[in-house]
Amino acid sequence: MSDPTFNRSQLEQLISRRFFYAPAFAIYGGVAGLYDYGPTGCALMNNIVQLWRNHFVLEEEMLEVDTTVMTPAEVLKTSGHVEKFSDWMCKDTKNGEIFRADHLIEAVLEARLQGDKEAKAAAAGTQVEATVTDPATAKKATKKKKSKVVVVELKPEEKEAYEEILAKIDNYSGPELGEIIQKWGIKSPEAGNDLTPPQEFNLMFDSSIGPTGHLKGYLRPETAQGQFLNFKKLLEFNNDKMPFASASIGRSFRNEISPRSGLLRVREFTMAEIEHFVDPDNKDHPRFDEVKDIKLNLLPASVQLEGKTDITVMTIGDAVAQGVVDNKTLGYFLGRIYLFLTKIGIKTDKLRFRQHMSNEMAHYACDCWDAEIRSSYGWIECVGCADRSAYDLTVHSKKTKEKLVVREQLDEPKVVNKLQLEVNKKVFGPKFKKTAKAVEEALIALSEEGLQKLKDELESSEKTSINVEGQDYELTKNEISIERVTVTEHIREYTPNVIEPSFGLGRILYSLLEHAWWKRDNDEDRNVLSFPAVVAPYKCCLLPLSGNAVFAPVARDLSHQLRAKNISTRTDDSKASIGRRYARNDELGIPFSITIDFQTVEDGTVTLRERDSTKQIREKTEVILQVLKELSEETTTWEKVVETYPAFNAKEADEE
Ligand SMILES: Nc1ncnc2c1ncn2[C@@H]1O[C@H](COP(=O)(O)OP(=O)(O)OP(=O)(O)O)[C@@H](O)[C@H]1O
Repeated sequence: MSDPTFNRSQLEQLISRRFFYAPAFAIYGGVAGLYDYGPTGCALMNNIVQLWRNHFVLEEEMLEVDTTVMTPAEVLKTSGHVEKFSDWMCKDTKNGEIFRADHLIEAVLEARLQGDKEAKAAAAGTQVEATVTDPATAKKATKKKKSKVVVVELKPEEKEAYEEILAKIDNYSGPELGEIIQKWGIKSPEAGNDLTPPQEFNLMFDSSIGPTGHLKGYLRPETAQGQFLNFKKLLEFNNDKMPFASASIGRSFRNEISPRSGLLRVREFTMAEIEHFVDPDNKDHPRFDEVKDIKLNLLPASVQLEGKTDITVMTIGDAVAQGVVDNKTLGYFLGRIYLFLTKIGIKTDKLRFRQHMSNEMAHYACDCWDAEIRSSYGWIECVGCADRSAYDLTVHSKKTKEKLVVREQLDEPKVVNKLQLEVNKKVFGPKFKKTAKAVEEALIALSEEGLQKLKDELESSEKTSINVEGQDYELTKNEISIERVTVTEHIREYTPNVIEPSFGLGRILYSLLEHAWWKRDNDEDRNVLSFPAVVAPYKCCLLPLSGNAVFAPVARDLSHQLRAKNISTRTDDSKASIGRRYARNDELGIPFSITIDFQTVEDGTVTLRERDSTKQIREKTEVILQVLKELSEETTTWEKVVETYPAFNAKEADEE
């Protein structure tokens, strides 16, 4: 259940009033799914990014890269995005309105379940809590335009079926979504018209590179590919040592079908991604013990497949030991993601890790968990964490013939029995002419099983063939021989597997705004955003008591000292009362305020007010600056500060 007192439109007004972000191109009417960040939003985002860098890149000595957004089509064909990076959409058959099929089903069924609850509550003469359903979507999901949902009691089997569909919503194929739409009479929500069967829609924005228009390109839909393509250089940079991780922070683009949830679904957004390259035969992590006792809210695939959404609370150590999470490296990253999100202020009871079901997971992945954050929009994936196996490096290597492997000196030489391919160059070249190189490379790239198949065919029918870019090339014993040999190997060569935590920073920022927001004394007009100091857009607000000229030089001097200590500060010397200015800066989430008053001019003391408690201390400026430095870097807490310095309540000041 969501908090029934939560009023999203009030939060949205605050976001707009304090310019955290706003629809882009607004004076031209705006474009769905595109947003601009204002000064507070930029500062908040920059702090999240900086913390992400400290928490992951610096802490783990990751290798950061900044790769291009514009990507040649060939790369994204190889990675599978051109063929498969799509969602299912359906159209209103009469007015042409477009919906993302799974989202439409979700909104309609959630609204029907809510209607059922309301009908039952009305019959029993009781009240019902609001659901998490976005009121705007729910409204659209009903034919009755004015009420939030259609209040109808459902048959028990309908209710059960809807709950099961919702638990498995991410696991359906397009045709399955089409069957659900048919079976449960789902129509275009506002107009009530029939819908077309779901069709695939590729989410990439295409473009062309250069003036000829011959080189097709796409805006990248993720930063990952740039990291895979630089694997060889990165491994070399890392002195060929494994395991290691690369990281990248940058913009990605997705032409979302119908973006309607603010920052949660946009067409251009900042991603922060890690590609951790690991030995497929050893997915342990040297720092696993540091996270093994962290308890996570887990929603395993097996539970969802039963049509349920019950959470299991488990330590990471147990989850890996019991095989719920596939391996220690994946478990390690789930722990690190949890630590990062809670550090920036995401509430632990609104954070869960949901495992992908089999259809939902990419065919090459062996396990995948999403960190989902609860907001008024429901549970939303904010970080994906997948074990992508060796897929990406293998496909790029196959396509480019560049070896993307690790070569490791073995401590003990190993005697192995394997198939060896010999190419008879004298006849091979003349036979295949211009394609000889490509055919030879395809043969060299074959796995042991691939070679065995060719050998068997050569032995049984004197000929075999290999397919290169859609064309079959016949081979006989004249051109190639494949023999089983015993060799002593000193080097082990393997393609690393990749564990990929992938963060959408806009979704995290919005969720944080919801989690941080509350109203002081339940007063409609007293909004507070309780950001932790480390991410707060500004750490300190500098407030001269009034416009009296005696305060100006003190404020200038203090502001200079704050800058010198790297404490981001906003000076608010407007004419509003001090209480009103406190309230205004609470809305910006500024955790501390320094007030300069007449006593400051006399004895060099200032007051320091803490946002959430509104308590103050008064000390010499040097002391306050030092305390503030520690508070803003979170090396101390306000609770500790008030144990050392006498605090008094600032309530009266607030109401001045
Ligand atoms: N349209 C979007 N707007 C904002 N953030 C997004 C969007 N699409 C993806 N992200 C972010 O990027 C992260 C990694 O992307 P990923 O490809 O795993 O998402 P996804 O599974 O396609 O998301 P969804 O199923 O919600 O469309 C997500 O966890 C999310 O935080």
